[in-house]
Amino acid sequence: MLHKITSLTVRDVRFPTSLEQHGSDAMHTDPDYSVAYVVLDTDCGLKGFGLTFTVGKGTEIVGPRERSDPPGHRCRPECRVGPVGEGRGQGGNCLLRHLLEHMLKEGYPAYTTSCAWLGYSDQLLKQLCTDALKSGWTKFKVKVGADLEDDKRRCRLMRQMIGPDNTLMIDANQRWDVAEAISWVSSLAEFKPLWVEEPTSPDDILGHAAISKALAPLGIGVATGEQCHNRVMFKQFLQASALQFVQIDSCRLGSVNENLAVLLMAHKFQVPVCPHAGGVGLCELVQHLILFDYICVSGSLGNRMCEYVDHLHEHFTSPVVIHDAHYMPPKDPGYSCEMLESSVQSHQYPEGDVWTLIMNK
Ligand SMILES: C[C@H](O)[C@@H](O)[C@@H](O)[C@H](O)C(=O)O
Ligand SMILES: [Mg+2]
Repeated sequence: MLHKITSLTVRDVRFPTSLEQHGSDAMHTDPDYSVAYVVLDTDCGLKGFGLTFTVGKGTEIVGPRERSDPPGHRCRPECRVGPVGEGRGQGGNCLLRHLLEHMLKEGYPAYTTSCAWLGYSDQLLKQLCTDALKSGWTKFKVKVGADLEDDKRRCRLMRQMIGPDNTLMIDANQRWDVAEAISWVSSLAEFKPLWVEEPTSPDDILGHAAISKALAPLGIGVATGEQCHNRVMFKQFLQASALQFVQIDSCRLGSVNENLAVLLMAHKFQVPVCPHAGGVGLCELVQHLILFDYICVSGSLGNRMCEYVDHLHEHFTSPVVIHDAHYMPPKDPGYSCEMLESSVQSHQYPEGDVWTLIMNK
């Protein structure tokens, strides 16, 4: 029986993360983590929830689009995916079961970004690293790109805190041009980062290829994708050997299907997928995609990990569960993006309590 969507609401929900510099980087110095939050009502009582992440003002752009886009606009017909795993033989089923059991027991490996936002003091960075190491974290990302001497000091501090064997990544959030990226990252090579993320304009595929080529002898890969908006861009990044780590973003790519296309292409090129997450709800969403990647596409954890950022999970009805620096598979049905109504109301912009209080200060 067909059911009808009876209403669609879009709400502008913002969290004042800039007050404590959470989420800050070389490009976004004062982000307020936010979402355009969509709820669909139907004539049978079912509800649908969806969100897209922005750093504040961006919600004014995506909010109206969510309201007015015809459904076909984002989900192009050729993106449709058939039932996965259909027609597999017994061997396939055993393998799937084994991979699923592995996930249920161990979870999917994660790294943390929330120790080293650009606006954090050295003291806070040290404290957060100490806490994270105690909770089992072994992979850490640090923001760079505003000032080279500052970066050297912070990377040195990070290395001292995490030791030589744990993994360090650096993220420049598009701050440099190609030549600058190569020389800046070469100066940070002594800290042995696994990757440099978004070294330059996220649309500059050949620029990323040049950076990848120059940094390969230093053992530093290029990671990008959080601003990559469709599968064709990813195809060209892969074809040009312009990245060594694919960072899909559950909201930047339009629809789950577009994300699946990228997972399949990355597998074909044998490039690991290490999704971008954090923001508001991105960890909740992307955990489904990494499980799909492991169980149905790559079957491998080699060089793979998913970003984790430790903010704002308490506003979701089914927040992610992290155990020993691993994402544990979600047990509730759905795509984990329903928010608590009380959180939505108090953070709605600009009329929610949280914002009226800030504005009247
Ligand atoms: C503004 C945001 O916090 C970004 O800095 C963040 O998404 C980042 O690039 C990341 O890789 O987590
Ligand atoms: Mg990033």
